[in-house]
Amino acid sequence: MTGAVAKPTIGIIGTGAIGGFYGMMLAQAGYDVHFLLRSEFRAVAERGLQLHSAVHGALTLNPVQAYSAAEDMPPCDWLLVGAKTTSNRDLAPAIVQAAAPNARVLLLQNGLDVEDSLRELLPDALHVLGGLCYICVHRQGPGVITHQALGAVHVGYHSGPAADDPSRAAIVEEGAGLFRAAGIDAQAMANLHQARWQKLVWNIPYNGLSVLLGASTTPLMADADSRELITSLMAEVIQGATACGHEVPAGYAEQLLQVTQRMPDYWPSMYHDFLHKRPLELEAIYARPLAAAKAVGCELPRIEAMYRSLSFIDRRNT
Ligand SMILES: NC(=O)C1=CN([C@@H]2O[C@H](COP(=O)(O)OP(=O)(O)OC[C@H]3O[C@@H](n4cnc5c(N)ncnc54)[C@H](OP(=O)(O)O)[C@@H]3O)[C@@H](O)[C@H]2O)C=CC1
Ligand SMILES: CC(C)(CO)C(=O)C(=O)O
Repeated sequence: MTGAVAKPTIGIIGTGAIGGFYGMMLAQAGYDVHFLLRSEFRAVAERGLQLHSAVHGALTLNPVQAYSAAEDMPPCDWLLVGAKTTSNRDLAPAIVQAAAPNARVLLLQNGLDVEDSLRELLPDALHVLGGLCYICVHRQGPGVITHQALGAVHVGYHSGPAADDPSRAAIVEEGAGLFRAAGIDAQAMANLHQARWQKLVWNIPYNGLSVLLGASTTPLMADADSRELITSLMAEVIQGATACGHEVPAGYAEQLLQVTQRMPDYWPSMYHDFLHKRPLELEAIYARPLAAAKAVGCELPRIEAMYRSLSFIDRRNT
């Protein structure tokens, strides 16, 4: 007996930019990682996954433990959901199928309350967690992922059998620990709601403006009018978060502007969805924060106008 603890088996549900990037990093760190794919299954089964990373260099994973059906996957201790929030309800059967008893299901997604619609379709024994990914990554082609910058993951507990704070905290730490073991900066978040609101301070302005103005971060930051829009939208998100009882650290918006200014030119994931005529994550990123703020008497008129404009575009695009 060596006393060594076996590494958990990890399943990636939705191997796109996020699922592919974090799955590859975990596989490279020695984890047993199984990837569920849909349209790119054949390409990845034949040619593997490739990562072109400005941070980690070029990586190839070949062969890949790739699956086109969850029934073929082994029971996984951790399931990382990397699909868009628009497919969460549809993914429940695959998650149930691939989950080991007491598995931890971590949604690596943007937006507010994205766990709720999935949670009600999952067995009580499964732990559901949320993860906020601070990263610039996109799919360049089937099984080919480009990573431009950053990479940190903030993990928080949503719901499940861990009834008290110490056991929840231990599971969140376990999740953050997976990423750290793979060389990725990860933080445990005491309050998932607060963490989700905080991430929206970036996503609400930039995701939507990239579609509405057809512009990536560098021109959005360079132009006085779009920059004014960004800062006023950020202020509204913070107003909504505060009204809902979530404190955003002082100076946070300014810090995000500086980070964005230093980032390479970046098209947010919503723009890629628009370009490929996929549904936009409007419910998660706009409708739910607006509804939550409205429920406590807080109107967010700029975000509301943005949401209605994006809804119009989305209906005509898909
Ligand atoms: N990209 C980024 O830099 C960041 C993204 N995020 C968030 O991360 C989440 C994921 O985004 P991203 O990785 O960019 O999205 P992608 O579109 O790159 O990836 C989504 C993947 O999920 C797959 N998928 C969807 N439904 C199923 C299904 N039923 N079965 C199997 N696979 C499925 C898609 O397959 P198919 O090709 O068949 O559609 C695709 O491979 C989003 O919530 C986004 O907002 C957060 C921070 C940064
Ligand atoms: C660009 C970045 C890093 C902003 O936090 C991001 O995580 C996103 O696109 O959602």
